[in-house]
Amino acid sequence: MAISLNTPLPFRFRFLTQLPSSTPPSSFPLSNLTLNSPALNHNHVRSSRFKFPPAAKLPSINCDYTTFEVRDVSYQPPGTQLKLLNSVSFSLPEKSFGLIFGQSGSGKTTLLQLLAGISKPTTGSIYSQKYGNDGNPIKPPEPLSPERVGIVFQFPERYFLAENVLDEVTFGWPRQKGSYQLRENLALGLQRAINWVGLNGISLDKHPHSLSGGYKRRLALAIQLVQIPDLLILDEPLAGLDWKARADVVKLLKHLKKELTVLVVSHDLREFTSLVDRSWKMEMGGNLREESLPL
Ligand SMILES: Nc1ncnc2c1ncn2[C@@H]1O[C@H](COP(=O)(O)OP(=O)(O)OP(=O)(O)O)[C@@H](O)[C@H]1O
Repeated sequence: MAISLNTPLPFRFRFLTQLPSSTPPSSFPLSNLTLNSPALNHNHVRSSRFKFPPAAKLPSINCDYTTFEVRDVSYQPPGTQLKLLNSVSFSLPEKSFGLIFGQSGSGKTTLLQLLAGISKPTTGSIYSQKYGNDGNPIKPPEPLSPERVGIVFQFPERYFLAENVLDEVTFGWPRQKGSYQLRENLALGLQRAINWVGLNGISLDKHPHSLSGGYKRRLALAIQLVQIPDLLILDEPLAGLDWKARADVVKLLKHLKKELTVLVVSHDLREFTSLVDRSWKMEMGGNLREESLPL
């Protein structure tokens, strides 16, 4: 049996979250979801790219603010004498857009990998710091947890594995039955992410590789947005796209910037000019310094 937009809403929602039949109706506009969808039947987590437990986080509405801080971070890959990052420090306030540019091979991707917890700094620290209205810290610094960082790699579509859009987004979800709260959060997070990136107009049954270049990037973003990340990082988000898709992705990031803290590595400086709040240049040898975009 296929679930479509015509399926009664309570059933569609119950299907995704396996709720008891007494659960009140809820809107969940999934299309073409099938009961045999492998993403919903496996009993194990197939991927680590969706990390748990989720902590549903809504954007703060008080006057306190948080910054993401990188302090004196150096990185030497294990077993080498090579220093790829050399005492890198910078600070990015929440809900702002940071851009790192610089020559190929200077260490930009390496830095993003440290922020996402894929590698560990050899020295230095990466943390978030909460401040009060008066600009003074109101809590001790907290290490930036990799679970709270969303990363979209360069050419993310190369890593798509599933047969349809829905399975691609839910690929790393837990397969065992979770609590009602967990499943509800995931379902609502999925709906929000799909809407945010503008994928709501397309069938979730479509093969990810049949999407246009721009829509593939939207899908890659949606995967990271099911749980709202504290920090969203993107490596060369415009690479390989035509002018129309590039403009669409920039527009989407402009929209996301209102809700999220975004850090981008890119060579495409012109397109991002209107979004950038802070920018840094990575020099060869892994030296980072704050610098305006050279336009
Ligand atoms: N594990 C590693 N061991 C040794 N060298 C590495 C390792 N990882 C990356 N490098 C080297 O470190 C340098 C920095 O790589 P990185 O990918 O971070 O640069 P980049 O600035 O992102 O480049 P691009 O703009 O081309 O993506 C490169 O010379 C790369 O070959």
